[in-house]
Amino acid sequence: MSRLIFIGPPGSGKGTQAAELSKRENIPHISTGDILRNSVQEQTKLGLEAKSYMDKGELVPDRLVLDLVQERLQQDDAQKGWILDGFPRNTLQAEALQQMLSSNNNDYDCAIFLDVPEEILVERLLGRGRADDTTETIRHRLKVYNEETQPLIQFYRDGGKLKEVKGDRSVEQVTQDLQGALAASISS
Ligand SMILES: Nc1ncnc2c1ncn2[C@@H]1O[C@H](COP(=O)(O)OP(=O)(O)OP(=O)(O)O)[C@@H](O)[C@H]1O
Ligand SMILES: Nc1ncnc2c1ncn2[C@@H]1O[C@H](COP(=O)(O)O)[C@@H](O)[C@H]1O
Repeated sequence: MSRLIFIGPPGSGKGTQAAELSKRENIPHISTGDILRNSVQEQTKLGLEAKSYMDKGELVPDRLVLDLVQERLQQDDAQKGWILDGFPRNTLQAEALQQMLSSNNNDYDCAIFLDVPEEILVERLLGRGRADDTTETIRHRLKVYNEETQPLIQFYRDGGKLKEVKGDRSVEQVTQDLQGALAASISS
């Protein structure tokens, strides 16, 4: 399992689990949110364009995100595998990823959906306290997730490589369930 896609609402634990798996599997954890936040901090052209969308909890325009992902997947450390966290975020991005991969004769191995009830997400995000973790922005990010990203669960289910993991347990329990789900998909 070396090309993995994490899907889940804000606060479902994608970043937490992807970081752990990245260490264990020695493959890069590619978080579009982290890359965009670094760009904002460094005031690059990308960061300056992305900031107003991120502050409001809107999706950054697809063309910006697709360029950054394409570039990132071409880097040396991503040739043996990767874990995508926060991308794709809508159907256009999911289809563009398929094209990027197939043009290199590649494919993803598994998409993982971390399922967590909304009231737990809000509590976790308010506790995390990132700049976009305010009550109003969280509500908006959840709305954007439900409208734009949630349909990808069916997209990946149709692809036959979706694993659903309950994310409303301890970090350690989720890690263990995830390991089990990935091991089962290798042996099946
Ligand atoms: N299983 C868990 N139980 C309790 N808290 C958790 C769990 N997993 C993650 N958290 C905490 O919840 C918060 C959100 O987790 P994380 O940043 O991994 O989510 P995310 O899905 O990457 O969110 P986003 O999409 O907003 O970046 C963090 O403060 C993290 O420490
Ligand atoms: N794939 C993405 N498409 C559009 N916008 C994105 C994408 N990934 C991240 N963003 C923007 O960054 C913030 C934070 O993302 P997290 O994944 O929650 O760290 C998000 O609200 C978008 O504005």
